[in-house]
Amino acid sequence: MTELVTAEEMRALERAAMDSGRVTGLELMERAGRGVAEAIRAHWPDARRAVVLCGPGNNGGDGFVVARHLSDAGWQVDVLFHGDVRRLPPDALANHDRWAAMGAVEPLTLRAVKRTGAADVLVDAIFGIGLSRRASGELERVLCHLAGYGGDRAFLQPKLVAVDVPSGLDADSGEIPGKGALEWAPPCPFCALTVTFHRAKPGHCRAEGPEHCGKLIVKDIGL
Ligand SMILES: NC(=O)C1=CN([C@@H]2O[C@H](COP(=O)(O)OP(=O)(O)OC[C@H]3O[C@@H](n4cnc5c(N)ncnc54)[C@H](O)[C@@H]3O)[C@@H](O)[C@H]2O)[C@@H](O)CC1
Ligand SMILES: [K+]
Repeated sequence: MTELVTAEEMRALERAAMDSGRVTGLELMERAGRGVAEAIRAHWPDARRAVVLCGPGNNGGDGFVVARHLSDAGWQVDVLFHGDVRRLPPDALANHDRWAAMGAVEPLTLRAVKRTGAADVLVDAIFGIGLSRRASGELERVLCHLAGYGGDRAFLQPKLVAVDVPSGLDADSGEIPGKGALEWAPPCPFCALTVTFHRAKPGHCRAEGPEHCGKLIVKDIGL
C-alpha cells in the first residue's frame, strides 16, 4: 500500500513547499487543475461537454483551472459557483478571474445542476480537504441530488469526477459528517473517478470513501 497523507500533513507539505520558495500556491493549483483535466480527458476520451461545480475555497479554485484547461482543449464548459467571490482565497480568486474572462460563472443551485442533463462530465470541485462540517442549505440539496437522491444514481455516477475528494466526505475518516444512519441519500456524490494530489488520503481508502470515490487517480503536483 503506498503511503497515505492526512489532510493536515498535506497542508503542511504545501506550506513547506511554498515557504521554501520552491513553488507558489498558484503553481500548485495550476498543476492540480491541469492534472484533473488530463485525467478527465483520458477517462472520457469522446466527451466534449462538462459542467464544473465550484465551491467557496481552493477546491473551487482547482475547478476554475479544470474549466480553463478543458475549454482550451475545445470542450464546451459551464461553471456553476457557490460562494462569495470577494471571500475566495487569493489563488482561487485569481483562477476565478481568469475563467470569468473566457466564460460565464453562474450560481450553483439545484435547479442549475438539474439543467445540466446534457453534459458528458460533471466536475465536483465544491469541497476538498477543507470540509469541516456537514453541508447545509442549497449545497446539501445539490450534494444529495448528485448522490442520486430520487433515483438518479445510475444516471449521474458515470458522469461524476471529484476534485481531490468527493464533496461531503471527510478526507481523513472517510465518513460523511452528519450523515444519519437512516439517511437514504448522503450529501456526497458517488463518483466514477476521483483525482487527488501527491498521495491518497486515508478517507479515500476507508469507511464510505471507496464507494464514493470510484476509481482513484493520484496526480503528482511536484511537492
Ligand atoms: N495551495 C493549496 O492550498 C492547494 C490547495 N489545493 C486544493 O485546495 C483544497 C483545500 O482548499 P480549502 O482549504 O480552501 O478548503 P475547501 O476548498 O476544501 O473548502 C472550501 C471552504 O469551505 C468552507 N467549508 C467547509 N465546510 C463547509 C460546509 N459544510 N459548508 C460550507 N462551507 C464549508 C471552509 O471555509 C473552506 O475554506 C484541496 O482539497 C485542493 O483541492 C490544491 O489546489 C493544491 C494546492
Ligand atoms: K471535491
